Amino acid sequence: MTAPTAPAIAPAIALVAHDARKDEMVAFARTHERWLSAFRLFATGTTGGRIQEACPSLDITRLKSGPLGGDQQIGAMIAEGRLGGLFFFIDPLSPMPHDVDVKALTRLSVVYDIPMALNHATAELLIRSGGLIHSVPVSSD
Ligand SMILES: O=C(CO)COP(=O)(O)O
Repeated sequence: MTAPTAPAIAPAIALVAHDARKDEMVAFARTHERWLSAFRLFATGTTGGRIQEACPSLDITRLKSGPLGGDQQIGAMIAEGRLGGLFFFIDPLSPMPHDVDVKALTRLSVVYDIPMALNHATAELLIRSGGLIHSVPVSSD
């Protein structure tokens, strides 16, 4: 069996966190800044701004804020085969005006069998698994 070859363009993953989980997402991104830098990074608006501020070395494409369509933009990327992993730190204790969008995004990750971490513990395991970097599709834009 031959070893997987590194993709020519960094594979793409998305980072999203609800407000109650943003500090945790920022800490996670700081801890794994180097690992994250191997990917093309996408994030919803506010999450992306927070991570970018804390991790200036990362090049993050910021989409719209979640309640304004950012979750749907990420869902569309998954449906188009442009995203290979989702780190989505959700807040299960607060009502969300865009709850249907959150559900749609997690649903599409399941439909397309995208590795998805919905909390910090799973995110750490996903990174430690070492499988993500070679399994994700290459973003074409
Ligand atoms: O609401 C979100 C995910 O559902 C995240 O959006 P922001 O990163 O813009 O806060």
